[in-house]
Amino acid sequence: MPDDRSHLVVVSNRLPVDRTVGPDGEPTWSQSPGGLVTALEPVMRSAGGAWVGWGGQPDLGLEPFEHDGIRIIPIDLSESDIERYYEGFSNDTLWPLYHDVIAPPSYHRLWWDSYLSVNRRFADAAIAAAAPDATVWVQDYQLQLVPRMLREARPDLTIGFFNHIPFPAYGIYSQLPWRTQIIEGLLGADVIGFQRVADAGNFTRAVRRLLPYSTKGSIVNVPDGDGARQVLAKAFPISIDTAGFEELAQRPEVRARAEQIRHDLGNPRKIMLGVDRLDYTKGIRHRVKAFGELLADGRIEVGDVALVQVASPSRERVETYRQLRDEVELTVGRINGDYGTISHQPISYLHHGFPREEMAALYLAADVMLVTALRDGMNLVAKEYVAARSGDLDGVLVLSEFAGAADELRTAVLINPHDIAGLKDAIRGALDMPREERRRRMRAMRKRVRENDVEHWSATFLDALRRVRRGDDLSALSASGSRRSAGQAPGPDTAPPGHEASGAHAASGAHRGSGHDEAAPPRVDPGASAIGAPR
Ligand SMILES: Nc1ncnc2c1ncn2[C@@H]1O[C@H](COP(=O)(O)OP(=O)(O)O[C@H]2O[C@H](CO)[C@@H](O)[C@H](O)[C@H]2O)[C@@H](O)[C@H]1O
Ligand SMILES: O=P(O)(O)OC[C@H](O)CO
Repeated sequence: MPDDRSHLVVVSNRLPVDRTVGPDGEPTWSQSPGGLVTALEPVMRSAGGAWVGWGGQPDLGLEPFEHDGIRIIPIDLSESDIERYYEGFSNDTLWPLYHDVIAPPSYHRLWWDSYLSVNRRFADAAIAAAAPDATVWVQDYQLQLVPRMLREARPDLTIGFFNHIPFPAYGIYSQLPWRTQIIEGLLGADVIGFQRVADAGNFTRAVRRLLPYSTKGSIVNVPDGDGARQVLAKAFPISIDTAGFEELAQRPEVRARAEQIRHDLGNPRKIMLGVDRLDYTKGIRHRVKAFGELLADGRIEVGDVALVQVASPSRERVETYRQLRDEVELTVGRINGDYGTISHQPISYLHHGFPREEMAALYLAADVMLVTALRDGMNLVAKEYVAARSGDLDGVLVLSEFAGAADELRTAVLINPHDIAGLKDAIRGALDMPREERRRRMRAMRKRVRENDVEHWSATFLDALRRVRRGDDLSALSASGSRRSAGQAPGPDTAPPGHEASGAHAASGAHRGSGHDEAAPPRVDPGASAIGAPR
């Protein structure tokens, strides 16, 4: 019997393909938009790779199938799994906790039980799909228990994990009733990747607080039989398919569409753009509030400046997301009602997903891109904007210092979204920025996004896994920086106070309890909305 097991298995909550049912009732699959699959597709194809994930709908009952040279292994989730594992523990416990409790996390034992059992299901599927000595790469916060489950069942595997969202300071992380189990789950991996140096530092600090393991720089020494194995916990900042996005933005039809968008908006002198999943981490309300105040103050005029806010639907059954949608739509409606004219709406609000071509046209049409996240692992929108503007070297990126992208895009206009007065001044400054300064800033960002594209990200991560498999001493990797950090401008790590990386640190290994001394102050404002509305 032929062995159809794979030498490279990727495990992520969602599959890299989307299912649509045609008018004839027949389902078809198409590649999901997004950099991860683009980056991994060639290596997956050449390795005869397999991808384990959920098909996005309950109880699909699908058998594994082949799509574009990748073996797709669907995981079934029931309605109850979706409610408890996905909407509950992943997106109402871990998501707010890991984003600095911008919204209060909910802790429910039933949700944890479901997280455990669904993680087990993903792990079992990966175990069955992996050839002897294969590499398994697990993605993101929904599956943090999978690395240990894999190691226990299959010590022959080389295991990677990448966390796409922040890893919080210990004082926040320590709220989690299952904090030790999660750390132990992650330490099943050989390489644990984070977006920022600060996230990796927060993780190793949590290890030292919770477990009697020593760490040195990015290396955690995990007891293994009579000895110890080294786990590398390090920043691998993710990026985009830069060349693909640049090419898209050069297409004549995309450029024509950008012109059409400007025309349809009434040819305002300046267009500002926000593009986000409708998520409370993205700072949409802060941005809209600043814009509304600039109108009220007479510092911008309707018809002269327009704001386009694209907010794609997300996690719509989770209460904090419903509440956010109501708040954003109420505020947008009020601003348009107060300042709109028959011919001009100050804010064009679009609650849909768009094809990549339309996204590129929007980026080309926007004079100022507003990324005002309160906390974001990376923020790919910021990088897409830079790639789209690499041809004309125009446009101004206003970027939150709380987004991982701020570590790399140092010549963006960096802002603190909590400081509404500062944000207003930054927006006004961006609108008035001279052409030469726009070019200078954009050129530096283009260099960074070209050097550090998603292909570089995946190659660097997979190379680290290869070195583990070869048995290399990981200390060299621990010390080496990515191209990004090697060339990074001097200055703070951009981790805001309370989120700094620890740098090299050797711990004695004693269990240190659960002190809260390194916590950032929680951002919940009990006097305001439950999800921390700006005042
Ligand atoms: N209306 C719309 N129509 C079509 N496409 C749309 C859209 N709105 C957004 N998108 C696309 O969706 C992607 C969003 O990526 P982000 O990095 O901004 O956030 P997200 O929180 O989903 O990702 C998580 O993973 C990424 C990758 O690791 C991290 O950068 C991030 O911090 C973490 O929260 C971008 O490629 C963007 O173009
Ligand atoms: O729509 P979700 O819940 O799968 O989340 C998408 C985000 O990119 C998760 O990092």
